[in-house]
Amino acid sequence: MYKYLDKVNCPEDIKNMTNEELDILAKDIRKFLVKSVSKTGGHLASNLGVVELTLALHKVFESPKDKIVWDVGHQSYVHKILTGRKDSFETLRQFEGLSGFPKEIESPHDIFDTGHSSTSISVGLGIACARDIKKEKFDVVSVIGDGSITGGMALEALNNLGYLNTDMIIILNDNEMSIDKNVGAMSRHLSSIIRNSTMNKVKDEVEKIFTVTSAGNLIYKTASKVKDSIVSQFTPQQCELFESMGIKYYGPIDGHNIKELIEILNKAKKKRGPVLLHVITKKGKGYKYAEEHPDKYHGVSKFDIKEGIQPSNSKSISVAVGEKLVQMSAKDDKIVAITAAMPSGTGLDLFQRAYPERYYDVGIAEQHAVTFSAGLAKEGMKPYFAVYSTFLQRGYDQIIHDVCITKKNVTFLIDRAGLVGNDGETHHGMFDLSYLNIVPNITVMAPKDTQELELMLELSAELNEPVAIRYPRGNAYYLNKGEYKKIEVGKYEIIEEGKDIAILAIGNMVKHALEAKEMLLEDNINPTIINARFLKPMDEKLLHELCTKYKTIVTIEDNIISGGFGSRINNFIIDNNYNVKVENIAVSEKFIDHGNIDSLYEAVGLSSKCIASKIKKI
Ligand SMILES: Cc1ncc(C[n+]2csc(CCOP(=O)(O)OP(=O)(O)O)c2C)c(N)n1
Ligand SMILES: CC(=O)[C@@H](O)[C@H](O)COP(=O)(O)O
Ligand SMILES: [Mg+2]
Repeated sequence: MYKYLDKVNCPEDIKNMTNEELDILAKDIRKFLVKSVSKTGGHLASNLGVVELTLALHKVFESPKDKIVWDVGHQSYVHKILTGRKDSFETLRQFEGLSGFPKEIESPHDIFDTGHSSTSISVGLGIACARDIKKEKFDVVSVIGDGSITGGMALEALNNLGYLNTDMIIILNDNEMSIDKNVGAMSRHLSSIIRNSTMNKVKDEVEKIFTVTSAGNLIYKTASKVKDSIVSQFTPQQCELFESMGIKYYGPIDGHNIKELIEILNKAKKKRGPVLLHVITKKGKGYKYAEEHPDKYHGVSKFDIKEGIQPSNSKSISVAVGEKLVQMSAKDDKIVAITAAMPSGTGLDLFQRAYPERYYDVGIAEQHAVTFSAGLAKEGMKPYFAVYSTFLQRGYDQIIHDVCITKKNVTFLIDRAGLVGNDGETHHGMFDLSYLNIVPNITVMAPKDTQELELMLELSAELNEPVAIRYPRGNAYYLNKGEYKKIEVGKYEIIEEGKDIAILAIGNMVKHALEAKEMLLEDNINPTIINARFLKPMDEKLLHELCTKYKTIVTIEDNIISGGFGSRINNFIIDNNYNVKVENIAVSEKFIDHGNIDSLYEAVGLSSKCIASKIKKI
C-alpha cells in the first residue's frame, strides 16, 4: 500500500531521505489521509495542502527542540503522522482517542494546544523571547494560514514581533481559502502578490515559449534560474504589508516543491530577526473532490472515497436559522447579517445569496464583528451576528462595552452552544450561559427545538435591545411537545404536569428531560417538565408558584455549572427564602475532551439516562 510511510515513525526517519523519496512519501501520506479521514471524519482539505510543507519543516528543523507552532492546528495531522501517531489515526477525534488538534499531553512535538485561530505568532513570540532571556539556542516557527492571519491577535503579534525584532520564522500558508473563500484586504493583497509574482510570470513565459519553440531546455533552465533567485539570493521581495513592520518577507514560494521549501527553510534559519515565508499551497491537494471543493472538504464526516461527500437529506439547525433569517429579511430591510469567516457553518451563506448587499463576512475577526454590529445598530440597522459560542468568547469585552452598556439593538445567533463533540475542549460552547448571565441589559433565550428557535427569531425581530439566542450543533429536530405560539419575553412553558419534582430544562436539555421522564415513570416518579426558554429575564411568577408547590427543583443545562442557568435559579430561591431542595445538572467545572456527542453527554452526566438516575437518587 505505501512505499515509505510504514518506515516513518519519527522525524529522524526522514532526515536522510532524498527529495525524490520525500515526494513519494508525500504521495503515501495523502493516500493515508484520505483513507483514514474518510473513515473517522475530521479536517481533510487543510491537511492535504500541507504535506510537503510539513515534511520540509521536519526535515530542516529538529522538533521538539526547535518549536513548530500550528495555528488553529486543524492542519496538524501530517505533523502527527510524522511524530509517531500514525497508528492512532483510527481513533481520531473519538472519545479518549487522538485529538484533531495539537495537544501538549499527546506529544512533546505538540508545542502548544491550539484550536482557536490566530494564536500561533503570539505563542511563538512568547517562546522566542523566553529563549532569548534564558540565552538558549533553538528555532521557533509559527505556521499560520491566510485565513488565520486576518485575526486581530495575529496582527497584534506581528506588530509586537516587528518591534522586538526577535529571531523567529513565520510560515504564511496561503491557499487563498479560509473555511470558505478567504476575504479581506490582506487576503486580496496577498493574492495579488501571487498573481504578479515572478514565479508565476516566469512559469507563464516558459509555458508560452515552450509550446511555441522547441528550445524548451534552454528556456526551462532560464525559468528555473529566475525562480532560483528568490531561493539562491534569498533577497526579501517587496511586501509593504510586512516589511513596514520590520518583518522580512520572502515569497511567494511553491508550497508543494519540497526541494525549494527545504532550501528556503535552511536559508531562513540563518537569518536574524523576524522572517515571513509566504508559501503558496492548494487546499485539498491530491484528492480531486477536495481540490474542487476545499470548503466542503474542510471539515468532513465519514464519506466514501470514490463517491466523495454525498448531499445529506437532513437539514442542520444552522440552515434552518439561515432560511428563517432570509424569510424575515424579506419583510424587514433593516436586517443585516454578519459572520466571522463562518458563512456555511452558521447558515449565513443562504443569507449572502439572498441579500448580498446586507451581508458581511468580516474574516476571522469576532471582536470586530461585535462592535461593527453595534455600529450598524447605531444607525438603525438590525444586525444579526451568527457565531459559534466558543468563538464569541473572543468578542466578550465588545459585548459588554459596545453593545450592552448602551443597549444596542444587536442579536447574537449563538450556534454550537453546549458540547459540540469531536472538536473537543477548544470548541465546546459550554460557557455562554455563564458569560452572558452576568452581563446586564441582554435578553438570553434558548429554544427547546428548531420550531421554537424560529419563534424566538421572530420575537427577536420585535425587540430593540441586545438579544442572544443559543442553540446546539446538529440537525434540526422537532419535539412536537407543548405549545408553539408567539413567545412572550421571560415566559417559561409547562410542557408536562407531574408532581413532587419540577425539572427546569433550558434549550436542547428539554429533549433530554422528556426522555428522562419516560424512564422515571417506570419508577413511579412523575416530574413536571418546564421549558425554561429564557436564561433571563426569568419567569419569576412561575418560579414563585413552583417553589411553593414542589419540594424539589432540578435544573438542567448544556453549559458549565458555574454561573449558568442553575445558579440563576439558585439565587432566586435563596433571595426569596424558599425551602426547596435544588439539584443543578450541568457540565462540572472542568474542560471536556473530544468524542462523539453521545459518549460525552454520558461522560458528563447530561444523557437522559444519567439525568434519570440522578433524579432517582434525589
Ligand atoms: C477564533 C476562531 N474563529 C473561527 C475559527 C474557525 N476556523 C477554523 S479553521 C478556519 C479557517 C482557517 O483558514 P486558514 O488559516 O487559511 O487555514 P486553512 O484551513 O486554509 O489551511 C476557521 C475560520 C477558529 N478556529 N477560531
Ligand atoms: C477548525 C475549526 O475551528 C472549524 O473547522 C470547526 O472545527 C468547525 O466546526 P463544525 O464542524 O461544528 O462546523
Ligand atoms: Mg487558508
